[in-house]
Amino acid sequence: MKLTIIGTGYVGLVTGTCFAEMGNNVYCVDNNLEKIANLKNNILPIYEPNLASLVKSNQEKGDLIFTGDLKEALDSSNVIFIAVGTPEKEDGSVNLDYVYNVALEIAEVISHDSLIVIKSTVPVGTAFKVKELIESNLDKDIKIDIASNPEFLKEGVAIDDCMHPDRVIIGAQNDEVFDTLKELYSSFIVNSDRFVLMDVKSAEMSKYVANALLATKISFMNEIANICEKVGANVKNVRLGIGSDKRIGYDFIYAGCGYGGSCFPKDVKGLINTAADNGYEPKILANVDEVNENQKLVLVNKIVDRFGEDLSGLTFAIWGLSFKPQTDDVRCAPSLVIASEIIERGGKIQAYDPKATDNFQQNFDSENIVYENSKYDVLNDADALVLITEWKEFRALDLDELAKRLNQKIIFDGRNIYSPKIRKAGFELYQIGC
Ligand SMILES: NC(=O)C1=CN([C@@H]2O[C@H](COP(=O)(O)OP(=O)(O)OC[C@H]3O[C@@H](n4cnc5c(N)ncnc54)[C@H](O)[C@@H]3O)[C@@H](O)[C@H]2O)C=CC1
Ligand SMILES: O=C(O)[C@H]1O[C@H](OP(=O)(O)OP(=O)(O)OC[C@H]2O[C@@H](n3ccc(=O)[nH]c3=O)[C@H](O)[C@@H]2O)[C@H](O)[C@@H](O)[C@@H]1O
Repeated sequence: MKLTIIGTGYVGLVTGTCFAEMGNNVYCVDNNLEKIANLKNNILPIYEPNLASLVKSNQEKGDLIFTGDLKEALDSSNVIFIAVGTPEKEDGSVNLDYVYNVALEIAEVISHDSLIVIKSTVPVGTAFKVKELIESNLDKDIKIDIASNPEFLKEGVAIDDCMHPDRVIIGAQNDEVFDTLKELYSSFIVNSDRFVLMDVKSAEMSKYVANALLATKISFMNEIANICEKVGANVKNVRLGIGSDKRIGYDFIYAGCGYGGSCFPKDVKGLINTAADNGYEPKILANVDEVNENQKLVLVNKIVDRFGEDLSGLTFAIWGLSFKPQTDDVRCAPSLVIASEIIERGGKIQAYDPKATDNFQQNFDSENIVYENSKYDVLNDADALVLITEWKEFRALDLDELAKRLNQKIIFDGRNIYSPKIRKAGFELYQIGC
């Protein structure tokens, strides 16, 4: 098939590349021309495992074309995906400016009947507004079909999620559209049960509900972790105890120092906002967000309990700045809150992340933080190690190296990855809910 993906960020670049890998001819369009120029030279704007080699090979075979020229792309495509950002506004509502601007740009240059597919996460009703906006700005007689096809990939494992989706949700208004999108996705999906076909509004809603439910599971478990601490139970054991019930499952009930990322925080607030706009005040969702904001402070509270409110004269080694392992994304990362709280109390920070240091530096302005290129260098003369993101390279601890480099044998483990046995080697270990 001949496709255009508008927006070459985490979602657009990954899905466009995966479609090209399956033999489709894909134009990836972005209005950030520097990004496009770099991509043409196989320089990627993001770190995502295995993506670089796929981009290179698909450009070489001519199936993946990066361009800033929307007309060139649309002239050669029948199916157009919109995958631009839908960030949070200050009041928590969803900023749809990028989506609506794309709709106007499409209306200006489109030259033949096309299917427009909304892949960005958008509030219920947005797809129909996009269709209206395009149609009302067209000066030619062109048929526009609209579909909602939300994306469920996770950063860090995005290629795998895209190539082997649990399900593909398609919201559309006629069989022709369902058939076109089913044909497109059939190269990823061997089992037809994985297609979930529905009306457009329900598809848009499903995306928010999936993210809100996953966020709810995490906040629920973080709340339980905080209760576990009060009563002397261990949340890791509790997870095993409840996860074995198939109705509950083991996934997304890991307690920690809060969820981050570009989607859970904004999508929970986006859904709250949509509900409010329609005269409903959600109670559970509001607390999911509040629990998460407080959870980002749990490690800081433990640091203060151990060292006192005034952290001046102390240095903290941070391992992990990205919002989760295997990505360079720091959007809404707990590390941003934890680092700023430590510095506000007079502490200094030495930080290391395998991939996210540059992005973190661009989002965090302080003279009291230095960045190192190795997980061991940050430990030198630090008073404690603070583990925020559980990259694999942090899992196996070299206790001798830690003891040699740290001033004090103290570890704050924000993801509960270390064994309490390290206490036998004289380390103080603080975890979440254990
Ligand atoms: N990041 C993720 O893991 C996931 C994101 N989503 C959703 O997908 C959407 C996109 O998210 P990301 O890829 O993370 O965003 P992003 O911010 O990484 O990328 C968006 C891209 O769109 C481009 N853009 C903006 N306006 C444009 C225009 N008029 N013409 C051409 N390009 C334009 C930007 O330059 C940028 O490269 C959002 O709605 C998000 O909620 C859904 C599932 C996963
Ligand atoms: O809409 C989106 O953008 C995407 O949002 C999430 O994906 P992502 O944000 O990439 O990463 P997750 O693996 O879901 O992790 C999100 C956050 O939750 C935290 N988390 C996750 C699981 C858990 O048990 N506990 C926990 O604290 C992670 O550390 C991370 O900060 C969803 O998992 C994807 O399905 C969805 O497509």
